[in-house]
Amino acid sequence: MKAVVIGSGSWGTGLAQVLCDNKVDVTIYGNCESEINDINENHRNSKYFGGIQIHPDLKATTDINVVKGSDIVVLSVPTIAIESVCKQIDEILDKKTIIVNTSKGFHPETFERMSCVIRENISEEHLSSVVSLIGPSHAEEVVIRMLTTICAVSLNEEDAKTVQETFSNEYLRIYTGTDEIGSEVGVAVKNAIALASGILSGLGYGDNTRAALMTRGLMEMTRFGVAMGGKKETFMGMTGIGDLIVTCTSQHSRNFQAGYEIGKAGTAKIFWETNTKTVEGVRTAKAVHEKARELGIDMPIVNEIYAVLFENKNARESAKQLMTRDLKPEMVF
Ligand SMILES: NC(=O)c1ccc[n+]([C@@H]2O[C@H](COP(=O)([O-])OP(=O)(O)OC[C@H]3O[C@@H](n4cnc5c(N)ncnc54)[C@H](O)[C@@H]3O)[C@@H](O)[C@H]2O)c1
Ligand SMILES: O=P(O)(O)OC[C@H](O)CO
Repeated sequence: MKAVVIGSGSWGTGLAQVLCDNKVDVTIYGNCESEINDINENHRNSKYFGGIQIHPDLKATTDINVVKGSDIVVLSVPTIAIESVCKQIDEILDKKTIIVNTSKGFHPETFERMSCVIRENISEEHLSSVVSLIGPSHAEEVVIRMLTTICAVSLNEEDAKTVQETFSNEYLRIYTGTDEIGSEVGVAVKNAIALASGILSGLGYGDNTRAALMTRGLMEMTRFGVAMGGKKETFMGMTGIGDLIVTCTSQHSRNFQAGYEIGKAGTAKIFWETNTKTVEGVRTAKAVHEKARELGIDMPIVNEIYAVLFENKNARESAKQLMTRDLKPEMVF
């Protein structure tokens, strides 16, 4: 089994180390020379993990030709880079390969899910199938081998099983699933809700507020995902409530952290001026806000996040708006 992980950031490094622990022949490809050198020479990826030592056998390269002959290629780059990375590797792949998607979000212009973007940009003769390996998993914890569970979701159950077997070990338990739509929508939309969780904490609100946000946020996620064609029960699992919990409550979450800074500042102005991190919920909030409007789906939380991020609305005003909007005899979902 030969595997290549594309992306030398936090999640790429975390997953590559899992494969290394599992004695899979794995190499990280990255376009950032300092990260590649740090991995090869110091057995660290200090930009993301500080002084933590990673597996000494983990190797990395800036040569994209490494994907040649791979059985599995794992994509661990931000959603905005998925399309171009697929085009790049499709020219080099030389056999049917399982492409493992780990990115959480939608195509910025077409609103397509990541598995669709991958299928459109990897030719049939190079693609066995797309398997999304997604769920509640902060790289900062996986890299120090904390117990974690995620899901291998695919329309191709055999490939999902291969991914399950390849990545599973004593600290990483992998379930399989077939609801591609529900799973991919869940892990994307939870990032927008996590931004709101951070905003509310930054504003000084407490546990009651977070419980309210997560409960109502889960309903919005579910309502939206079901309208997109996903199954309601998927939102009760790892790629729904599971990922929502970990992202809304963890200091590791970049979406939560970004929201927290916005809440503290009162508006998103400083965030826009200073952010350099991968905060997927920002683009997702915009995409979901627009899609929900087009489809006539009620998404009050996402709409307020959109207003704070893109219309410079005051965050406290947004929270007030959510608390005082008309009460309707609402459906649960
Ligand atoms: N970090 C986590 O804990 C975690 C967990 C689950 C899922 N994810 C998802 O994984 C995806 C990647 O996130 P991350 O946390 O690793 O981001 P990151 O910011 O830590 O790292 C991104 C990496 O991708 C590289 N990159 C960007 N464009 C590239 C390109 N065209 N070719 C090659 N490399 C490129 C960057 O140089 C960087 O090394 C996101 O969609 C995120 O939601 C992250
Ligand atoms: O750091 P975040 O907010 O991108 O969250 C990382 C993962 O998606 C958590 O499952």
